[in-house]
Amino acid sequence: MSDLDLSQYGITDVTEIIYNPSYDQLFAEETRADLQGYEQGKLTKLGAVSVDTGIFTGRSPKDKYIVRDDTTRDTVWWSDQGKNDNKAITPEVWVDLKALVTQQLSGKRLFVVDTYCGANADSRLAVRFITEVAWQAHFVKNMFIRPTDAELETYQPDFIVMNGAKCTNTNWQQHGLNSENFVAFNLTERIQLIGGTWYGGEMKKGMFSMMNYFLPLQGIASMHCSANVGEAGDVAVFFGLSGTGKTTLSTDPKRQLIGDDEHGWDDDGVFNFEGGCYAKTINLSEENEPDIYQAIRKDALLENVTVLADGEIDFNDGSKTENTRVSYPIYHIDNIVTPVSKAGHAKKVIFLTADAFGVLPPVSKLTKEQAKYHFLSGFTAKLAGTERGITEPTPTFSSCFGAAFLSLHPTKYAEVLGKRMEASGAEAYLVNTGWNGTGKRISIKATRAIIDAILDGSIENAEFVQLPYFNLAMPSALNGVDDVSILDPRNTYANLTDWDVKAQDLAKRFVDNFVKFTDNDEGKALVAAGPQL
Ligand SMILES: Nc1ncnc2c1ncn2[C@@H]1O[C@H](COP(=O)(O)OP(=O)(O)OP(=O)(O)O)[C@@H](O)[C@H]1O
Ligand SMILES: O=C([O-])CC(=O)C(=O)O
Ligand SMILES: [Mn+2]
Repeated sequence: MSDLDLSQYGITDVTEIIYNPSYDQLFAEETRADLQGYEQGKLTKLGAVSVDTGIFTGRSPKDKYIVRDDTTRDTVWWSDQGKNDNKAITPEVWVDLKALVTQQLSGKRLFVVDTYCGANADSRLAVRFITEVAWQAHFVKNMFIRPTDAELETYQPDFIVMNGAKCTNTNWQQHGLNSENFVAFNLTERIQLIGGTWYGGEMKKGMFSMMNYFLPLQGIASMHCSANVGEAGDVAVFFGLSGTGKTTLSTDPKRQLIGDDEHGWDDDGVFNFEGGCYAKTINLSEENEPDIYQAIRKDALLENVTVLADGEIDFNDGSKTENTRVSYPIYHIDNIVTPVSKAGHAKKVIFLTADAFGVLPPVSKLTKEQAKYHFLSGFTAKLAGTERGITEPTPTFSSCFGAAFLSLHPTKYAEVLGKRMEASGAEAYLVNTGWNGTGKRISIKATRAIIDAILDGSIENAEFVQLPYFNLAMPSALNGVDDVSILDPRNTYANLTDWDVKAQDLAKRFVDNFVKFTDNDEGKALVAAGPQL
């Protein structure tokens, strides 16, 4: 593909194109001795290269924009129609941003990486990434689906991502934008532009937002969830906002991994959008997370971890960010679905919430109506690091457990998911991986035992008690949960009144938040499934 012509995108005078570099080429490029600053990668003792992502060590949702035009005007859930990050820009501002990025990339030596987003040929996006930074090319090669040689022969991109991380928009105030940094989408041209931020997650979550636009309009659920499948073909999906445990809990040696973060659900079943995983590494240990630890080897790419002079990694050091990460191709995990990351219809739907208030039980079984209510509410906490400016657990209602990535109104996702769950007879559970009355986070060991009990069905044999205000059905005992008293959060408080005060406060927050969904009959009907004061 050396004859690839980037002038069709406005990028001219390119000195060289490194097209679909191999891992060995990427290694050589990102560790070149003449690279400066954030471009320079370091080889670590584990064999993976480590980079610093720059000023941005997480996504920057306030710098996200979508062109409002005939394509998007009546489909996108705009920020002036509810609290969300889909800020509109005009086609005129887009032209200026595109000129900045194409100018930045013109006259350069560029990496072009052709990928797919989505494992199913009939709904995938062929996404072409253009960047001048070698490790950014490495990141997208890890995270997206790598086409086969045969696929590359007929490859035609559906979407272009032009990463101009090194340029900023000095005219941002005249443009009425948030800052000199920008992450902008044009659904008519099918292009994403990036300026100012080097963070790779903008490309990953950018294309997720695009899948979230295109798929529900075709009746396919598009979900911020991880997914795995048991020996009997039983598929489970784990929804959750960043840091709530999607990657940790879906990486389960007893089950084949489908994917750790973004999935679709169509007439055939659940399928991955990605070709890799993006795991948090803060406080990572070989003992607690053996599968993720061993995935950190040659071809994996570490971000913002502390590397000592001898190449040793200090995973406990969060001084650059709490959001230290590693990306790796999915085949770095042993037990995965192959050759295509897809399986059948989900029978278990798990909503992971990290409750920073310590009010919700570690697990409860949801009724159909409660599942809809909690999916729309998306109560959880934003954990430190993944978004700019978030430094401690901050309670939030993030619709569909991924509001930052929703391009359409939340009810659209609820409607499609509801239909898929109905058709497969899926059961739903709310799992709190956050805090309880002890002031500590519920242990991973307890959460893993809870997940096991959900997935092997043994939870169904438990006796259930109802939690006041929330009317959540909590099991009184589960196999593998040594201290069953934690299953009722009230037991973790020295003083029951303390739970009660917090519970009433949280119940009220749910009620207040849900008002925005009650402008139609369906929404009104769901209120009864939510917390009651
Ligand atoms: N009870 C628990 N269950 C799950 N994870 C826990 C628990 N307690 C602490 N943790 C920690 O919380 C973090 C969960 O992060 P994980 O990467 O699994 O989240 P994620 O949902 O995949 O986030 P992202 O969308 O950002 O990738 C890990 O660092 C894990 O060690
Ligand atoms: O993409 C990821 O895995 C991290 C994430 O959820 C986010 O950026 O919020
Ligand atoms: Mn994850």
